[in-house]
Amino acid sequence: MSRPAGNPPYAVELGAAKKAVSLAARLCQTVQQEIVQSDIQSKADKTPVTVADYGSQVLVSLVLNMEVTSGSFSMVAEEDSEDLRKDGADEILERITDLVNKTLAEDGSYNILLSKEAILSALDTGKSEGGPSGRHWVLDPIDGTKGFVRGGQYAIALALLDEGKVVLAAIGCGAEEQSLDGSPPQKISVCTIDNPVNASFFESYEGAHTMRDFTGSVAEKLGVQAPPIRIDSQAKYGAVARGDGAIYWRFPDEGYRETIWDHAAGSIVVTEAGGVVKDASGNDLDFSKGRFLDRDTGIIATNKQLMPSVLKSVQEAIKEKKQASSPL
Ligand SMILES: Nc1ncnc2c1ncn2[C@@H]1O[C@H](COP(=O)(O)O)[C@@H](OP(=O)(O)O)[C@H]1O
Ligand SMILES: [Mg+2]
Ligand SMILES: [Mg+2]
Ligand SMILES: [Mg+2]
Repeated sequence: MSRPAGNPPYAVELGAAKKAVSLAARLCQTVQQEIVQSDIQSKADKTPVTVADYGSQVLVSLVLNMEVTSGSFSMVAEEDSEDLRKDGADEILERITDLVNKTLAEDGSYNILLSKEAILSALDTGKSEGGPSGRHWVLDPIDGTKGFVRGGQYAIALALLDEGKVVLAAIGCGAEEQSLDGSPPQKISVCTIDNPVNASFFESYEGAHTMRDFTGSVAEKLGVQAPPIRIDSQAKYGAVARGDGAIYWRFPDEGYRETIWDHAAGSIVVTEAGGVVKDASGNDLDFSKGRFLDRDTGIIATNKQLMPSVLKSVQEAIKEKKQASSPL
């Protein structure tokens, strides 16, 4: 959980965000334990989506709408109802509806039973375009769906944008257990390592999500000794924020467009823990441009001491890559 100090306090919104993520996490845990092939679908872009991605998005939308009653509601979220409205999708919609209603009944906070139509419209509350003005929730209902399906790491990542800036976030991580309610919140901080030789780095578990030959050459330039730690989802941001490792970097293939829900929550958790998040040119990430993130090649999260040398090595590696690929 993360919130900058000072005004405005966003107390109601933070409470709602924690509650929404906790409830969604419960649904995800249930599904992951007993996942079957029919729970997993393929989207138009060939990436996977599961009943838990949909169920999580419905629950988060519902809780935020119930708990935050002032102002209008806007949410930029990854999933929508399109595929569930197609012929042959009735069975999976039924399964999502049951999962959501069961999770709500077990929690007991809200005495409601959702119809299939209500599930579809709750999903579509996430279709907002976001942008630079007003408040927008940003949700990745399951970040790291591939990890989730594999029985590995995933995260539920929720953030609030206000006037184009991320002001609070709640991330629920799947593979490590940590109490969301009950135990008092603990302040976390990034590590204090200042020599890259002693730094370790996180990157995607999925080889297709980051260019490993490129990150390998950056690591070599920096003199990093430790092997990469490869995990799914924004848990990587969480791990850097807790000082479990020094750097998280991400260099997708050219042409891949990053979405804001993949980074909004994670990046504020790192900056609140004293770290910094930049693109490869050293610019801050800009969440005010709609559903996609406006950024130069790559994203780097680390502490303030290491960022200058990481950026220098990244820029050198980019230059070498360009030289190697340009015709003589
Ligand atoms: N070719 C690609 N390159 C980079 N990222 C990709 C990608 N295809 C999918 N992704 C994104 O990578 C996210 C997972 O991040 P990570 O690699 O850090 O685990 C996915 O989030 P979802 O699982 O929410 O779809 C998806 O948005
Ligand atoms: Mg994601
Ligand atoms: Mg997702
Ligand atoms: Mg996805």
